Amino acid sequence: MEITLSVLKADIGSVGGHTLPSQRVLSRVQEVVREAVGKLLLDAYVFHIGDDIVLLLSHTHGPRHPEVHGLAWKAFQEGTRVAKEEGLYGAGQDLLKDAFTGNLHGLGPQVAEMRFTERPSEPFVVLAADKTEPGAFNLPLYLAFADPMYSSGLLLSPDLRPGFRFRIMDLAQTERDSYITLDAPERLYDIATLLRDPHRFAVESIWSRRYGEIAAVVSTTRLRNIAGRYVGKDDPVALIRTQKIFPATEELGPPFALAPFVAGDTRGSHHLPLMPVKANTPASTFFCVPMVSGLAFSLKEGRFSEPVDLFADPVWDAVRAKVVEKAQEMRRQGFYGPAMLPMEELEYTGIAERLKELAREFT
Ligand SMILES: O=C(COP(=O)(O)O)[C@@H](O)[C@H](O)[C@H](O)COP(=O)(O)O
Repeated sequence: MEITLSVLKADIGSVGGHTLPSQRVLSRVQEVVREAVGKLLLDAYVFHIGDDIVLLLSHTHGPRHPEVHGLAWKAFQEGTRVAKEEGLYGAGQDLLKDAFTGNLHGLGPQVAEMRFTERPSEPFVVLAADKTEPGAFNLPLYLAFADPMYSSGLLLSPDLRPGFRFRIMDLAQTERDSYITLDAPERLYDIATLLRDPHRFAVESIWSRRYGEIAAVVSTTRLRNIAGRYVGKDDPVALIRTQKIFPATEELGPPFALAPFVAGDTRGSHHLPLMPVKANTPASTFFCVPMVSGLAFSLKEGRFSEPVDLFADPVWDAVRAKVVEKAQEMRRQGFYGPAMLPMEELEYTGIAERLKELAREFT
């Protein structure tokens, strides 16, 4: 059976700052998508990460389907209406355009979609990040799909041994989307050359070389490129198929324990480690440290099992304690050097404007 999974995420307003959506907003969004299950959709699941609401939808209509995207747009708009009624902060923040134009690409929400023929048993993971950048998954995905130090399946399983194909997007191209396709392991150094810079390049999809099957998709929207100014962060979502011909679920988890420094956190202008957290965690009041949550599901004829939270078992409490130390250490350095982002990545304009003024005082 050919199934499409769509994950769509938007920040449409939150309680007491950029923290988490209210229960009423979440419920309204849930109601709208649930009404479509059994009609347009096979199944739907809604959760949040920080102040972003994530819709996971299954259906048979393929990626970029106008009715599926239209439904998500309606759910986010209905949620925004409630957020405005409640006076929530940043109500409708990620809905950058007034009118729906056929699909959600270019309208603000993050979108990742994949179509595949469902295996007899089809485990997959949905990842959702908050307070960070589209390239935030670069290193974990590289380690899970191309590094046998993390992904022992690359050595142990003949299915994985031929490696994976990486499709990488150049985020600096604003006129039209621009991609490169590179095969691991032969082009490993080229893949690393690009992925080392998550501000500029981001993994868009990964494919099994042996079977030609889609393994992973990541959203690569830059809100700044849509709005032409800072309007919130481009925290990505991703869908990743696991087991058998793909890395195992427990091989996908460990790269996140590394908690690489990524761009984001307070005012989208600093580097802090990407902290793995449970789904439905509010944004951190510690400089809103970048966060990633992961839910694994099994799929049967397009229906979801209940999820298992990737970052809920006791190991992740120990990981989080270390990540907090790493974050505190970096923040101790305040605005200085690599703690704050380079000029071209600063989300707020205050420093650039001030530098222009100061330039006049130089002699
Ligand atoms: O990163 C942040 C919000 O991210 P978000 O839009 O929720 O992805 C915050 O640090 C804000 O930049 C900060 O709270 C200031 O927000 P404003 O007062 O400018 O809205």
